[in-house]
Parts: sequence; C-alpha cells; structure tokens
Amino acid sequence: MKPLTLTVDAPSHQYPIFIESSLQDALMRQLAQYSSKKAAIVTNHTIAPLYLEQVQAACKAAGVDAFSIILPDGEEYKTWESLNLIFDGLLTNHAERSTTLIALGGGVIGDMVGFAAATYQRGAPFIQIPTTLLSQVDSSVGGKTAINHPLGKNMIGAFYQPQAVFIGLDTLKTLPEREFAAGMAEVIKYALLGDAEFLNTLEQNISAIQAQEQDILAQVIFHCCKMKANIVAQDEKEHGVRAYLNLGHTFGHAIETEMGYGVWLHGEAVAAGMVLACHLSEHLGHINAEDTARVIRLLEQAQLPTQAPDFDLDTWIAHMQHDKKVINGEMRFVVLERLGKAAMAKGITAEILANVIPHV
Ligand SMILES: NC(=O)c1ccc[n+]([C@@H]2O[C@H](COP(=O)([O-])OP(=O)(O)OC[C@H]3O[C@@H](n4cnc5c(N)ncnc54)[C@H](O)[C@@H]3O)[C@@H](O)[C@H]2O)c1
Ligand SMILES: O=C(O)C(=O)C[C@@H](O)[C@H](O)[C@H](O)COP(=O)(O)O
Ligand SMILES: [Zn+2]
Repeated sequence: MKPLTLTVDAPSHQYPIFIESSLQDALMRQLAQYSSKKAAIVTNHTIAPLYLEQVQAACKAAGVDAFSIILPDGEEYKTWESLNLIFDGLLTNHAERSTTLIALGGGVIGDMVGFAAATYQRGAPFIQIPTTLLSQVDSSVGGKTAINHPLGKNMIGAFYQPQAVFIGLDTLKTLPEREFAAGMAEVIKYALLGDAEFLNTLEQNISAIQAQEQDILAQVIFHCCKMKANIVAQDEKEHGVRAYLNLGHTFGHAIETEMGYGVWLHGEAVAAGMVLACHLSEHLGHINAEDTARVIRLLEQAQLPTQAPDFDLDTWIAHMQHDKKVINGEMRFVVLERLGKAAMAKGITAEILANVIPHV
C-alpha cells in the first residue's frame, strides 16, 4: 500500500494522521516535524517489548531526547493511580511544558496519556501511536481523553487534540485475535451510523479484513478516520452530531462497568450494545427485524458477541443514567433511522427499555 495521509480539522487544532504499512517508516519520515526536542514515551508492559525500541530509535534519528514510562496493562488500570504514575515519571525526568508525550499503545494508553498531556503543567503536546485496530480507527482520533471511575466509563477527562497520529499497519500483526475483533466493532459502528455503502464493503470483505490484507485494511482504517475527522470538524465537543459516535455505547458502557472493567472488552460491549440499539430502533419503528438480523450476522462474522448479559433492569438504568448524553436527568440514546443513518432518541421510558434489554 502507498502511504496515506489525512487531516483532522478540529476547531481547536488541526493535525495529520499518517497511515503506512510500516510504523518505523512513518515515524522516520515525519516524527521530527511533530515532536519537541524532549519526549516521554508512555506505554505498557505488553507493548514495550514489542515496539518501544522501534519508537526510541525513531526518536533518536529525529534528534528527540526520549525517556520511557511503562504502565501496567489493562482497562482496569485506566485510573487515577496510573495517571499519577505518568505524572511521577514526567516530574522525575524533569519534563517541561513543551515536552511531547508519546502515547504508544491501544485506546487505554491513548486516553490516559492524552488526559495526562491535557493537564500536565496545564497542557503539554502529545502524539498518538495507536497499536490496536480499535485505537487506529477510533480512539487516537478526535481528542476524547479520559480515565474511568468505578461508577462509570471515561467519567473524568478532557477534550484535547494530539499533534499527530502515526498508524503502522504492521503493529496489528502481533495483536491477539480477540482484540482485532473488538476493533471491528467500532469499524462496523461507522457503517451503521453513517455509511450504508461502507456496510456493503465490510460484508463483502470481512474475511480479507480479518486476514489483514493490506490494501483493504488500509482502506478501512482510512475510511473510519476520515468519517471521524469529518464529524469532529463539525462538532469537536459533542454538542450535536458527534454523539452519533456513541452508537451502542450507552448500553456498552453499562456492560463494561457492571461486569468490572476489562471483563468484557470495550469493543465487545459496544457490539452487544449496538444490537440493543437496533432493537430499540426497531421498537421505535425505524428499522425492521431483517435489518437487525443483518447487523447481528456481520457482528458474528467479526467474532463479536451479540447478546448482552441480563442484569436486572434497575441496574441497567442506574448505569445508563451516568451516561454523558443525559441532559437534565433525561437519558438519550443513539438509534438508527435506517442502516447507515443515526438519530438521537429521547423520551425512552423504563417500559420501552424493558421491552428491548435482556433483564432478570
Ligand atoms: N478516546 C476515544 O475516542 C475512544 C474511542 C474508542 C475507545 N476508547 C477507549 O479505548 C479503550 C479500548 O482500547 P483498545 O481496544 O485499544 O484496548 P487496549 O488499549 O486495552 O489494548 C488492548 C490490548 O492489546 C494490547 N496491545 C496493544 N497493541 C498491541 C499490539 N500491537 N500487539 C499486541 N498487543 C497489543 C494491549 O496491551 C492490551 O492488552 C477503552 O478504554 C475505550 O473506552 C476511546
Ligand atoms: O469519539 C467519540 O466521540 C466517541 O464517542 C468514540 C467512542 O468510540 C469512544 O468509546 C468514546 O470514548 C466514548 O465516549 P464517552 O464520551 O461516552 O466516554
Ligand atoms: Zn468506543
């Protein structure tokens, strides 16, 4: 594949996304332009042995003096404690406000490092090097940064855009299959919320994507980043259309929080959540049972769960009342007007939810 570039034209900051088959090549070509002379590479114990050396070498070649901060791995570590480990590392190594934080890893690392960058000395620059499919198609783009709270996902955070995003397709070769599948949930989300033609492309090419055939994989990652960049350019801080990127997430975040962070992967919970969003959309008369069946078929082909756990209804609702789309105490849900077009639904009562959600 030939290197691809696109620009995120967010109102607060414009920045490039570089997509190449080799991460090393992308960094060697462009890092010097986007990093300050001093950098902190923040990663975790799983990713460090795989990719840290490569990023250190690229920093050296770019004349960037880099030190590393290595965190424990897992959604359950997306916490204040890990954030403090980042701050400890920054202070111990005399990081300045101009020091670039380099997030090397999946969405957990990216979200935490972005939040650390937003708050360290009131705002240091940061770069995203996403190494999971999920982070390449979604979390590294658009500037949502956060940590979890025991009562809710991503409850403490900031909107803060990176300086650049470097995507190397080669990093996905070491990604476990279950994690690749989790990334496919967000890929399928883009098709459902805004592009029926992309849904056809995914259905026709699912095996090639799973086999990581470079051309189609690059096309898919590029397409998702472009869709997200368009949405973020219109609505950086989620006052309107950006909420559509939350399709399946009101239910999904409830699953992640209730099960305990890390038990269901984010993408798995979003997959089951999107099926519930389909059922809700059906209940509202927007889509039909065949549409929902089509979504379930694709999610199953992508090796994703389509059946949510059956908590009691009060538990579901208690979690969903913490959702960030709640306004004046009223829950709002992203639904599908049709496959390929999202809409926002209000006035969803407990009775409606009882018809839609599996519960005991
Ligand atoms: N900010 C956003 O817009 C946004 C969007 C979507 C998701 N998220 C957040 O992203 C997180 C999920 O991200 P994720 O799915 O990337 O999970 P993750 O960051 O936990 O990474 C998944 C696992 O894969 C490992 N890993 C990462 N890259 C690897 C590689 N190349 N080879 C081998 N192992 C590798 C990680 O160490 C981890 O164990 C959630 O916290 C979610 O809330 C944020
Ligand atoms: O970028 C966005 O906007 C999204 O909603 C992308 C989601 O995939 C992502 O999981 C996000 O972190 C969820 O946002 P939240 O505001 O509900 O925490
Ligand atoms: Zn998500």
